[in-house]
Amino acid sequence: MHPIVHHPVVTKISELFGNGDFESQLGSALSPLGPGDRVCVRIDAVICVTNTFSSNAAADDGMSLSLGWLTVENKQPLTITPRQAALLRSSLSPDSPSQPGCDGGPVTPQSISNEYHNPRRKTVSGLRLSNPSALSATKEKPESDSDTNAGPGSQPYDVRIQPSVRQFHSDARFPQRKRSTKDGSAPPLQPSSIDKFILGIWMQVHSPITLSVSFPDRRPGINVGTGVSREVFRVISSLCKEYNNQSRSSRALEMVVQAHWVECYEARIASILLEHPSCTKSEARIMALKEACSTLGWQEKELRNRLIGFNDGLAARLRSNASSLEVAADTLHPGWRDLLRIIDQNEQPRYSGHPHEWVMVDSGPALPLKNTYSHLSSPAEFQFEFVNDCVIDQTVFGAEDPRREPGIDPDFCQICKEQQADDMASNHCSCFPTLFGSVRYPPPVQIFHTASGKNNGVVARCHFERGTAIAEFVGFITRGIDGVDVMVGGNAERPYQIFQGKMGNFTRFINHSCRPNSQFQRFYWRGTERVLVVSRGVSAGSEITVDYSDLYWRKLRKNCLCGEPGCRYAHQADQG
Ligand SMILES: C[S@@+](CC[C@H](N)C(=O)[O-])C[C@H]1O[C@@H](n2cnc3c(N)ncnc32)[C@H](O)[C@@H]1O
Repeated sequence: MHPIVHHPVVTKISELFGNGDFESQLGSALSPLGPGDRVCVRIDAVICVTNTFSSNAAADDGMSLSLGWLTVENKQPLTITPRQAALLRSSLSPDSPSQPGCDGGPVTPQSISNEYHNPRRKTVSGLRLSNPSALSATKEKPESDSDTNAGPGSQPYDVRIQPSVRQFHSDARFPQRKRSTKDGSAPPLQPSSIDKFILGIWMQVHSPITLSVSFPDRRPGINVGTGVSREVFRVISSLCKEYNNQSRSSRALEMVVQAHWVECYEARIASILLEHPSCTKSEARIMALKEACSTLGWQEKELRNRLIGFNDGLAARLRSNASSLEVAADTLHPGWRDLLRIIDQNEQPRYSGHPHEWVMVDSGPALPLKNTYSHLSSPAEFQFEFVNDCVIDQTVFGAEDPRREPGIDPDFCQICKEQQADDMASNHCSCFPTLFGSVRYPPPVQIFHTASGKNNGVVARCHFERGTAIAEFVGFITRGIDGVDVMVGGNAERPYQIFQGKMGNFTRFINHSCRPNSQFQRFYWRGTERVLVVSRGVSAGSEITVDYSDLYWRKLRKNCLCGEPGCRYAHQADQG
């Protein structure tokens, strides 16, 4: 974390405003920078012309007074007042070489000068807490662990929100793409052939293909010369899609056969060793290779190259991934086992229902989700319905959607300013194409049983690049519930909570880490606030984690088990 986060003034301001999230928000905002990067933080007072705390109360009225700048020089926290800055400015000759401002360089007289004359207000606009004055006591509920999530469900309370509610934190800034490293540091590790092969399988499983082995028998009968109508174009497009599907099915089949081939190759080596007891293992390998090459028509070298990395360990890796792959394949492509006829295996599906109703365990078959909550005092209480979209509590909001922000034009993206439309043809916003304005595919993630004592968590099966959305935080949209985990959304005038105790999606199972690889992020889709889980760079096979925020941990009587060297809450329950 950048040392400016621990600047005594930052700590003081957070305390004064009772905003425990400020330091972690600042930390997240600075996460792309290293501890040695020179940074300054400008503290402004913005005068609001109304007496409310609405998000646009302070909007661009220009009444911004600068209090000063914070920086860290030679590990010493420094403060620079506007007066000092003015003195520095006046002592600066007009033709001093220009310096980068806060974004890139140290606080220099010039950078302060630029900032002073050209104030650019960067607002922090994550999901906000309600106006503190509007917070008042509602029914007190005993502190409960969200693992139970036996929350009170939806009761039509008032607008009031109890401040003791445990809240997830959402970041205000989108993850920045990493700066390229030109400093000769070691290149990132490349995945091995086995990793690539397994990744290929996961990508196939989570792609939208319909596995089938029959080829479509359709001839479009199009004469390009006489013109192509919309309908004819649709026919050729769907034919294209069908053949694409077929070719991807064939690729999936090829993978099934290849995986089986590797098993058979190892078994053949064992047989050769039995047939020729004087043979060494490497001689047996060469014999098996030669036999295969004579059938495949490949050069031995070619086959050997393809096998590099596969020889030792692919079969074992496939075996250890088998039940996870089967869960995904059985639940997403129920007909896939028919394909196993080609390798003489035609078993019945083992897993049915929603892909996330199964929990992957280190060894052995996956477990039904509800069985992993048997440690609860009343396990029967664990009920969770998987839904793709948020469900609005109509007893509270009627036909209104509280996420709708009236001040936002629903036709344009707040970030890229392009047109947003639910219809793919008219949509031009591609901020989060996998979630909005496009076909939705099942995200390549699974629920797994953690070894560290956090019960379940979420594992990524494919790589999520920094800045891409993994999923929307989906749950029951309500108001006024207390004592359970909720995400607070909206603003002081239109507060709402997203409660995942009884329904939602897999984001309900994402654990906290003090060094998270993802973050909660607000985004407007067609004028409606959505909370997303956005990647900061998640590699295939790693657990997806977010930072739950200080506010959350202060209410949780538990020690953090993230295991990170800089873990902030490892002993917090011990401290009472
Ligand atoms: C939203 S749930 C996450 C899924 C949860 N692990 C489960 O199995 O249902 C949040 C709860 O998970 C547990 N948890 C999450 N991250 C944790 C961490 N880093 N250390 C300890 N417990 C954690 C805490 O009990 C927390 O209240």
